[in-house]
Amino acid sequence: MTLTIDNLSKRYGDKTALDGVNFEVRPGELFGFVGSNGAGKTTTMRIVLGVLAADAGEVRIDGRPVDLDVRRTIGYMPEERGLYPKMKVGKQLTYLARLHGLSKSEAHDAVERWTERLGIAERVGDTVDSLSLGNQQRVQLAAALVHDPKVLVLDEPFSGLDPVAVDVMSEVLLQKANDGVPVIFSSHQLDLVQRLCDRVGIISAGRMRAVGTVDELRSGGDATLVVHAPQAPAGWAHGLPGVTHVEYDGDRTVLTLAPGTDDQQILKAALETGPVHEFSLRQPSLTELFREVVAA
Ligand SMILES: Nc1ncnc2c1ncn2[C@@H]1O[C@H](COP(=O)(O)OP(=O)(O)OP(=O)(O)O)[C@@H](O)[C@H]1O
Repeated sequence: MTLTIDNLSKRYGDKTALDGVNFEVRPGELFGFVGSNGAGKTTTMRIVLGVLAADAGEVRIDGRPVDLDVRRTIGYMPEERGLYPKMKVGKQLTYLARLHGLSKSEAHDAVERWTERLGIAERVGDTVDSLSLGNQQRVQLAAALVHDPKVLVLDEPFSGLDPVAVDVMSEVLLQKANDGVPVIFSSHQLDLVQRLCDRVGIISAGRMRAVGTVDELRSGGDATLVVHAPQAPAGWAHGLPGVTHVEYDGDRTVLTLAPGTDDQQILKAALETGPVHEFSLRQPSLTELFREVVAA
């Protein structure tokens, strides 16, 4: 299935939360949705689920607008979580599975499978509010998964998890994506997003500023080049094509390169000054890119 977000706009009073947001999440793709606080991630996800109406634009799954029937095929982990605190874990998950149309025995099997997989099988008889926050989050993930969703939409599923829980969550999301499910999740943990996601979308002030694979985004940002050419005179790199900034770190020259700069031209210029002992190009990390994109 493909999830298409087509030109969504949303205002709250005179505040524009979304301003023509477009992107798609493809079958089998793990899509990281990143942006500063208040950028519009939760608003977008709520509109995908149909719990909030857009002022303009449309959400489609495999080309079909999201109506009640389609909505039942989505697994959703809301930011505000929304489990019943006093209900027992097993009962709650079974109830949610039944609500999505599973038979009694299917619901039972699904709850058993997912609580086992997520490491909360021993807690099915406990009430949700007696669990640690991390375990409540695992239950929340189980709630998004018990009905075998065809699309997964998760609002900050990693926030507050310990490293082991992060690994469990990561594995489950990767597994769902491998099964062909489009998975979108929001996160402020950009190292995690960079490591896990096939593609990333960066939203800022209600507009998508960049969408692509991490490599595509990184090659579209400024790169840093460190050159150790000890005999090079000061200023040797000034004015070379694509060099936007030059700094010195002892003997080394640290250059900022515009996207698409031919580094071999720079190597040639460096060699003309004498020996070159180090020449290392570093693409920006997702965190650096994020700062660049959001500041622009
Ligand atoms: N119910 C509401 N009434 C008024 N304004 C709202 C409402 N919900 C969200 N907003 C505003 O809409 C904008 C987008 O908010 P949204 O919650 O979608 O951001 P977000 O990217 O999910 O942020 P965060 O990372 O902090 O969760 C923000 O400026 C927010 O203050």
